[in-house]
Amino acid sequence: MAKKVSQHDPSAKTFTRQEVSKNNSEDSLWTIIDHKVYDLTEFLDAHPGGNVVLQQVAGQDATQAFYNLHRHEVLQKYPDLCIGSIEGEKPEVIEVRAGDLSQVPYGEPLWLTPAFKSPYYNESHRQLQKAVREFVDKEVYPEAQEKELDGTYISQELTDKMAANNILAMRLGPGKHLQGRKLLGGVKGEEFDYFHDLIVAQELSRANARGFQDGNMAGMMISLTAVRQWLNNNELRDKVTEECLSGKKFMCLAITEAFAGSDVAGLRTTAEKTPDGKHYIINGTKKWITNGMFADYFVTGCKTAKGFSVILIPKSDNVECKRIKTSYSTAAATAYIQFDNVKVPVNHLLGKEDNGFIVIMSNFNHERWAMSCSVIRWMRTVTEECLKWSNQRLVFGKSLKEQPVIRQKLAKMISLAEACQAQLEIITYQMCNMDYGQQSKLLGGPIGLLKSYATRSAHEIADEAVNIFGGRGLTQTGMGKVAEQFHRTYKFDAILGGTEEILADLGVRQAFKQMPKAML
Ligand code: HEM
Repeated sequence: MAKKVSQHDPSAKTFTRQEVSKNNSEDSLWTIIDHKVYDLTEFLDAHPGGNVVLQQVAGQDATQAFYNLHRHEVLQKYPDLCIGSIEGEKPEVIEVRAGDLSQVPYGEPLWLTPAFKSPYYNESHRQLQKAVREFVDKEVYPEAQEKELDGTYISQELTDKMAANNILAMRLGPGKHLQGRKLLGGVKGEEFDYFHDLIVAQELSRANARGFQDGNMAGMMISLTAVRQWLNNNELRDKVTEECLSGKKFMCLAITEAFAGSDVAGLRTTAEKTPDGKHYIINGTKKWITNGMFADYFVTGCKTAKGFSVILIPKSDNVECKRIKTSYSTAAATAYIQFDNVKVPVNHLLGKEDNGFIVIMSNFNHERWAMSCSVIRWMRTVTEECLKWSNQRLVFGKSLKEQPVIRQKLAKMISLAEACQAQLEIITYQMCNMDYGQQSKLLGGPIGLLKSYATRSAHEIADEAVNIFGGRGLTQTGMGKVAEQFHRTYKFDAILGGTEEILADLGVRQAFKQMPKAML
């Protein structure tokens, strides 16, 4: 089928401002935005802001009014309205293309800012960043935005693309599962370290869709790692790994219950051995299970004879999932789950029976660190949104950035985002230079403090961002939509994977454990 060709080539035609001014009625209504000419005659009835406002700027330059009310992406959505440009003038607003770095100061971490140096990142990291940025802009962002709004789950098509590009495999962090895999940007699986891991986490969160972000395999990320480390049956472990990393099956972590959250001693889901000792029979419920709605495997915390155990439960008719609506999108597939006499072979046990605590603890550091990567990137994005808005918004006849109170807010936001990124990078550097045992022993406290400081900072940034955007910061579409979403959802990072208070306390308790007899 022939491709539909636009009737005009906007870059080719030019008009004088005088010509434009003559098209000032509803029979022919033109306007100028950023030195380009738009014919809005046919758009009058379709314009979401109504026809009256367009008639008020008929034949005139509406650049200032337009950018006070719309995001630049609105123009990219309606390319056919543009019929040319003004003779001798050039557009000034930057057209951001897939893969581009932001040119806004502090819009990127310093290592991605030209002229700034970093000791942590090498060429391999830079190649991966470039390739993942382009993939996210082209493939993830459009679907993420759509799903965040309609609340449906990630598509199989996008999952397949992520699997084919080994993005699913990269989500687990460095390890044997990456050996022999060729990653985006030509990076070899063997090269992949925690800075590559940080890059993937931060770039993926640029899809600016917090519910979808968790719907995009957060469950697998925090459970398949445990399966790989602790499932005693190697054949089953490899089969499940392959199914999940190829995007054919989905996995989630099922620990929390309505009865108990972080205190696993209070869990009521039971796993009783059958008299022949070959199976477990599982009964109980789980709550707030991310990806539970579409999961094929549930890595589940259960009470066994003398303690707590973790068991891999495949989906069956005896596993019932109900959707939970939370403050972010149902695209996260958050579920309430009931296990009703579910029969599972004993070789589905992770680690040793009654010794499940160490199994769930083992992934906490990586999970909390990965959540810090994402929330810190979100803080930067929101800060960039505020910098842009303060630059373009006119109020009381002045640009917002001319108000000292706004500049104070921006200073605070920038400083918090930069401080958190710096803390993240120094901890990531330690992870790169410690084996698993050292990380478990030495980094639980620092990572706990990192996450709790990051989400406290996110709280401050979200608060300031909404005040800067005003009513737009409370509106789910339009200029303030990123600030609005962040303000509504940053708490997920403050609660999930260990609350702000528990993690801050962990950091201090660990410090006291190592306290010498130092006296004042
Ligand atoms: C190419 C030209 C234009 C297009 C494609 C366009 C498109 C849109 C869209 C999609 C919205 C919905 C809100 C959003 O997504 O941001 C909107 C809202 C609006 N537009 Fe336009 N628009 C154009 C020009 C203008 C101009 C020139 C004015 C007036 C000076 C204007 C005034 C408004 C107003 C007042 C709203 C409602 C804003 C709000 O709810 O805060 N638009 N427009």
